[in-house]
Amino acid sequence: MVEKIYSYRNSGNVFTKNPLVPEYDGEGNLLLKDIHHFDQMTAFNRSTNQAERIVHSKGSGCFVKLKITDPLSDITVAKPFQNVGEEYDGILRISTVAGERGSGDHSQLRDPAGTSFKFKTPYGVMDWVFNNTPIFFIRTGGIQFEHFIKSQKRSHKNWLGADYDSTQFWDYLTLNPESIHQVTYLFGDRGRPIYPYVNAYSGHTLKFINDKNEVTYVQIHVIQDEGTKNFITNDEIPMIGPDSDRAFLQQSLEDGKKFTWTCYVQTMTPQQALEFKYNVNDLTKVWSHKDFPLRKFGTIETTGAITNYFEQVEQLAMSPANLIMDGIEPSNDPVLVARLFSYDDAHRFRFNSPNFDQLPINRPLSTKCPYGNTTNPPVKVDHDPANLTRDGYMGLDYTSDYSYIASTDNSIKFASSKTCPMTGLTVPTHSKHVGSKYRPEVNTNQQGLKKQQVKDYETVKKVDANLSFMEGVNEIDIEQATALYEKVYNDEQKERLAQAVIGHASTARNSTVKKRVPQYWGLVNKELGSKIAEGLKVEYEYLSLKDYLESFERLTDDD
Ligand code: HEM
Repeated sequence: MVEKIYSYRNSGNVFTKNPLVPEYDGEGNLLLKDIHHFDQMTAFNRSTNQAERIVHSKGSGCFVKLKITDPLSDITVAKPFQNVGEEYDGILRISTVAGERGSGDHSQLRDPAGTSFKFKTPYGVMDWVFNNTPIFFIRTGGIQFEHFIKSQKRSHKNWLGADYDSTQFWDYLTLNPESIHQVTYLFGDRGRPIYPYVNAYSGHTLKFINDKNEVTYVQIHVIQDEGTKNFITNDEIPMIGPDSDRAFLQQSLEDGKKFTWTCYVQTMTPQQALEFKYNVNDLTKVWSHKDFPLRKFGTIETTGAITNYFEQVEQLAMSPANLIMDGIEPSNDPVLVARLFSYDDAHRFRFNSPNFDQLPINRPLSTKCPYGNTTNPPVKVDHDPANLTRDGYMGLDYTSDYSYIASTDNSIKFASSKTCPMTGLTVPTHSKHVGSKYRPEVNTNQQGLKKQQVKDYETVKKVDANLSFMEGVNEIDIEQATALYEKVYNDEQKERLAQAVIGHASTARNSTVKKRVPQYWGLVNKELGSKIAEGLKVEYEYLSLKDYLESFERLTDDD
């Protein structure tokens, strides 16, 4: 009979050996057979955990629940949105974008807040990988993303961040003026939010499809019920160090506080999208709430603090592709399309395995238990997910018996329905992948087949095909930034924005870049440009957008 268990290995076998005393021979030589000693040292060497996310590395999390209050069944057949009262457990991860895993939270920085949700529904895993701003800096896709992100991170020249050297931060933004709407948002008070007083926006447009094959263009908004709070105007929350936001979130939840959000969609018909002043595929624009009112569909509330950071937050693998399902298609926004590929690719690298989605925090409800139940009380899942990839490092759950599907009807189907011996619940299996049927005639226009079934296809096609914003910048790209500055910000907020820009850009080490900063802000508002020039002690000449774009000089060597 074992009196005290000192140590154990992952095998779960019992050892009574003192874990702090290594095994040694009679002459004091440590022994190769001391498996605990090896375990300890090898685990330590690998305990830097997995690689950091290349962006959004610093994140904090908590558990949440999404409740559908007002179904969207008239605009989509997507299963998670059909039934009033359905609830999905999930996790929220709030992150900074540019900093490393050990860098400061938002109270220390000017950076958007990544606000991503992973919901486990009976119909599969649904991720909302959103930001706290409804717009973004870029709009032509993954091809712009690395340039932009690298300009916001440490300088490759001296490895200093923008606090000490903001040259590349401002060089990139001022040379890409389509960023200006997002930057006007970022240097407003909301640019330094406090967790979890943040909103979350899809930013991108999605295409919802209903049972009549009608398309609705949709953006999702998740609005904090207590309003957003920020470090600038809220001194009741102590923000004192790099982990202040994370500490505040964790402590509040451990103290029993609940945070809540309301979820809405903004919608457009294809005809409205076609006639829209801006382009629904352009991520730098918002849709007016007056013309496209918010329609409520759900609520989110926090359900608890995290209890294991690595397992629950670090190992999360969010993917915009997990929002795409029957009834929800991506729009042709090039940034969204690039993201559909990028995240899973990043995960395969970050986890050094294609099987990251089998980790407990990432996998669908029904694969944790072969009988389809993960929670207590058990959740009834809609179907047994069939994973069609095989093997690889960390592979655990392959829920079908066969690794192939046939291009014609399969004689061998996926595993038949199983009944859980503990609960008696039956999990229907995936039966969709049954291959294709005999095609009586060759249709050379295969590509368009599915789309042509869509109602109002000609209009949808015109909306989807319009990516005219990809080249060049126009006055239309500045006016929402001007409206935000002039009509939304009050005088105090305007003054704070100017001072925030002056403080930030004062570390730019290149005179050409520094001089360009007020000209960039002059595009938003002439007087704002002049004030920023005064603060930066540089000459200022107001330039129209056309003159601004034609004025660029190459960098001088004085940096
Ligand atoms: C072409 C543009 C973009 C690319 C290529 C891109 C790529 C990435 C990558 C590679 C990651 C790290 C994934 C990981 O290792 O887990 C990431 C994280 C993230 N991105 Fe993006 N991103 C883009 C634009 C955006 C936009 C527009 C938003 C918001 C609307 C956004 C929100 C987020 C969030 C919230 C995370 C953190 C997810 C988490 O909590 O784990 N990204 N992005």
